[in-house]
Amino acid sequence: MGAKDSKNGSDSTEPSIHVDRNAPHNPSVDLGRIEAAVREILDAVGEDPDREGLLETPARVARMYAEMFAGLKSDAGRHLSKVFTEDYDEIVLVRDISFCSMCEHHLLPFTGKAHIAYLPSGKVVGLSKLARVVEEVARQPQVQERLTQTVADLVEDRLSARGVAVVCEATHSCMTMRGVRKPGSLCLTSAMRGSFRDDPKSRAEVLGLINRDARMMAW
Ligand SMILES: Nc1nc2c(ncn2[C@@H]2O[C@H](COP(=O)(O)OP(=O)(O)OP(=O)(O)O)[C@@H](O)[C@H]2O)c(=O)[nH]1
Ligand SMILES: [Zn+2]
Repeated sequence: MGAKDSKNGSDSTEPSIHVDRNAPHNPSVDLGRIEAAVREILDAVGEDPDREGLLETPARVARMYAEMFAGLKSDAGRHLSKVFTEDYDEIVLVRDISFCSMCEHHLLPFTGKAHIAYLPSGKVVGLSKLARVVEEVARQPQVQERLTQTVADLVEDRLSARGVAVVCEATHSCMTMRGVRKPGSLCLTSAMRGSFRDDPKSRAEVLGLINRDARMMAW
């Protein structure tokens, strides 16, 4: 025990937790205040916040909000600062980036997929970074339209992309589990920039790739 790992020289007693150094963190979250507010809500709906099953609930909910709103104070564009010079000027598309955001009207989740395409101008970005941008922009009180536009603007701006297309499709819990109660309803939003906005052929090409039958892609 405690010996150096023969393969990588690390101390084998060190916990092997995976720390995501790129994960967003919102320093403004005040866990104590959220806990107090959740206790108050439980009380207000007629529950007993001191019954056994609810004792840890305020702290759990506080941690949940810290996680769901982790992207609020961060610059999601930072993920696009490291680029690679590539002589590639055709479409780059990352499809089916799952996301979970919180609608700012009801603080209920809306979940779905984002598809991001761009036309590089001499530089490309690591593919995971596009997903990281979505993840971070989603982790704040949102509406789907703003999420879609924010991602498109960041990619256009930070990569000097000649064209950007972002399409999001999501179901909104506030429309499915309460209120109008329409399970299965899907909201689609798109933000087109540069060539994808101005040139109908480019737009048709990128939408064709985004909509291409997923089964054809599973080679
Ligand atoms: N445009 C847009 N609307 C959203 C989004 N998420 C939730 N909403 C809508 O926000 C609206 C809020 O409407 P209000 O009339 O203020 O609230 P409400 O009385 O709870 O509305 P109902 O949901 O119709 O019961 C609702 O129509 C929601 O469906 C979103 O991402 N984009
Ligand atoms: Zn809502």
